[in-house]
Amino acid sequence: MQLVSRNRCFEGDQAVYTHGSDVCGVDMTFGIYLPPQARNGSVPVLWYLSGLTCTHENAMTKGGFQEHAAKHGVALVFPDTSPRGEAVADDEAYDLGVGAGFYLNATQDPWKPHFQMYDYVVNELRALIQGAFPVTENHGITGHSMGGHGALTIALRNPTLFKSLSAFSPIVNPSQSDWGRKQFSAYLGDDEATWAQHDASILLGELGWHGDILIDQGADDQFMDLLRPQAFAEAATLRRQSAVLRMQGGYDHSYFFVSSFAGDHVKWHADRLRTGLH
Ligand SMILES: N[C@@H](CCC(=O)N[C@@H](CSC=O)C(=O)NCC(=O)O)C(=O)O
Repeated sequence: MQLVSRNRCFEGDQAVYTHGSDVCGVDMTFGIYLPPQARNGSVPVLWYLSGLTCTHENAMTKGGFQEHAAKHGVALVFPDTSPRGEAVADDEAYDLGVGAGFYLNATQDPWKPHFQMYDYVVNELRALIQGAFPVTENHGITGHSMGGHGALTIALRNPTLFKSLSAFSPIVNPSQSDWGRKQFSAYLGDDEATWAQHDASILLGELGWHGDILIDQGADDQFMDLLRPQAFAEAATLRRQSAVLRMQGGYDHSYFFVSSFAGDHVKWHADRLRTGLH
């Protein structure tokens, strides 16, 4: 693991590292924020998964999470959204290939050799973070848009690894959306039965979640039709799942929206990760 940069931020440290990923078969980059409390002991971790076109950097520089993480004594991890490099397959569209890994393990060529973002986040990077930094085993997860899809699907499938869950304007029903169908067909193939484990609304109906879930959604989101929050609301209702879906009037899909509610989400996770309540 190699340190790329480190900057003091709200009395903690925002660092960026690269490391060789066995799972993705290329070097991967991630950001990690350690709050000041981490100098005196281990702290809980909040994972933030980013959306289409993002790197590890977008949320790290525009999300405004660090001030809240410092206040609540929570570390932040910002993974990349896909493998990158000359060896990695890509598509000219912004929503397939590089920057659009969808947090799944591709089973189809040409994506399969490197697009293994589910295993990368759940297994490889989580183990690396756990072993290399002063963090407890209390991990929460959130994300934005494609990253919200990643946060929801990863947590629902791994309830013992992730103790708290939230999302910002997540893609919640990708198997019925143009932000999902094209990508699942490319990465997973045309057998739609294999898509269900990557659809948060289907997973919620099947598995439920052991705690409560916070979702913030901009009411003026230009991508609302692709996100399909109504599908998750319906699944939560049918499942009688404890969840808070807040339609935030006047907000769009941008990081102006994410940063406006970053503090609420960090507190949501800190309250659950510190007390063990969820
Ligand atoms: N280029 C596309 C949409 C790109 C976009 O809005 N990306 C979002 C995430 S969308 C879902 O995953 C984002 O976070 N962009 C990075 C940023 O810093 O804002 C288009 O313009 O239609």
